[in-house]
Amino acid sequence: ASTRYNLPPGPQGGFILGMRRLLPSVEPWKTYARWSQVYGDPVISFRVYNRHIVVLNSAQAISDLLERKAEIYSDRPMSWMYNVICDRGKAIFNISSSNPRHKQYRKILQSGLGLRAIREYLPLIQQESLRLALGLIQSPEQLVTHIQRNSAAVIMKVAFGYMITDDDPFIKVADEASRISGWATQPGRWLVDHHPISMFQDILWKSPFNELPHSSIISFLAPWNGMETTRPSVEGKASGIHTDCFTSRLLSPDDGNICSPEDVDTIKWCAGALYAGAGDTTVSAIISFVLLMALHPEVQVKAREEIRATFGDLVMNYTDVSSTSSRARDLTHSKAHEDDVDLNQISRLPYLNAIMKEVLRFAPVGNMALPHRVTEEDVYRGYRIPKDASIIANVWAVLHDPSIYPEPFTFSPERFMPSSPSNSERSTPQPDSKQWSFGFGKRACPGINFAETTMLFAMFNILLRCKISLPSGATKPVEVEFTTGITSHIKLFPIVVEPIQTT
Ligand code: HEM
Repeated sequence: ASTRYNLPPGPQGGFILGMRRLLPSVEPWKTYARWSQVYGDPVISFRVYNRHIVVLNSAQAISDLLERKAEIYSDRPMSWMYNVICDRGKAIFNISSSNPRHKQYRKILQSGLGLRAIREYLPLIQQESLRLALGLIQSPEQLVTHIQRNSAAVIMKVAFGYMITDDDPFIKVADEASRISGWATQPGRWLVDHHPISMFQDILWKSPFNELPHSSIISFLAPWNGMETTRPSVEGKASGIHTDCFTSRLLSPDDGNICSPEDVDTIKWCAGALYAGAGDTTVSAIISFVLLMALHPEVQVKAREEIRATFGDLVMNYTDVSSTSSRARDLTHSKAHEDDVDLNQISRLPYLNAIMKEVLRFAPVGNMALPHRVTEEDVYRGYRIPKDASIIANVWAVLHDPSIYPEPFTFSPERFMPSSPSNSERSTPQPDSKQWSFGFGKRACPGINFAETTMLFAMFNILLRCKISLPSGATKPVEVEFTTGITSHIKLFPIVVEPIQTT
């Protein structure tokens, strides 16, 4: 009966290729938002080969479909190239929501990344964030490396009990995995995704293909191979080399149960997801944060005042990375000393939280989240949404919708504070941007609490120790530009980082 309805409006493209050659390669989210204006509807659609793509450009459409109808809108588009040829079909990001493993994965990650688990990681997260701030002071030109190191140090210790070294290959590998994933999953990139029979053509014709599956899988699961903690280890425990971490706890549960090969495989993909999920996302957000602070000294001053007003001189006790490193080394058992700062309090600072929400809004990490797939034909506002269509949530469009966020291109954490001057017309803060930043329905990001905590701690330590500014004598105003990819961040520009005198 739904064939009576038209598809949502949108550009037509060619007879065979559809929009394949007309898809934007730079900041596609902006083009999709523009098409939505041109075609006069927040929901638009187009075709790439034989696949329908539906883009949701409004908050209402996203919550009506991806949240309220999550039962049918939570699958992932099938990618032959990625899932079958690259053997990524079992990865948490790609697995079908109808596969029983999907539920298992999410259960494991929810307990491993839940608030209780995170409380145990706080000393490690604080330690590594302090190291990040000190690194920025020493060599601000290595901004990205310091931030990647911070993310890798925390997640590798949490997931595998592994302490990274300064030039550890794992620092870069997640970035590489994300770059390859972005490239491999671009809509219409591989003919084989749309016509499986053409698999052989792709194999023969696309030269980069030869490198793709190998490097992609290696980076994603790299940490698993060769780690002591990935041995199902009655063995490990007995030998004294056992390290308490996410992986070892699952592989050697306290009840003494032995994992089946199937369980081990499930745990392997979960550990890989921690590494891949955390790899480039928090990194992108913290890069954007540092660059935005260089442009907004007034925000830095206000945030520092909040920190000082809350903690006084107490926070200054954390001056020396080496003095606290032994505690951090044994992260899962360490507790902050009574005379230390209450680490839980860092996550509750209102202005610090407002800055984080504004960074995630102004410079979204995932401008289009990850694509979903609808598993049944549906009708929405008189439009036909065909079974198996790929559904893209245009998160960027929502986070820059002036009816939700007035003056959306202005960076202003105050919009998330109650009754501040810039918020005078609204008595309540603007809606929390996090509800859009971390995805939807049954695929919503399981790392949200972990991501928030790592971001807040990094921001806290950077604001406390570093004064970030533009080089003096810079003549041109900085034009804020963004990278394009599954994850995005503000493109680098020169900054100056000076230590803040603490005495
Ligand atoms: C600022 C940081 C982060 C942002 C903005 C972010 C955002 C997202 C988004 C938009 C999705 C797709 C949701 C959807 O399809 O609707 C996602 C999925 C996912 N994220 Fe995150 N994420 C972040 C950090 C993390 C961290 C730290 C981890 C793990 C430690 C993680 C693990 C995952 C996993 C495993 C998925 C796949 C879920 C599934 O397909 O079922 N993320 N994330």
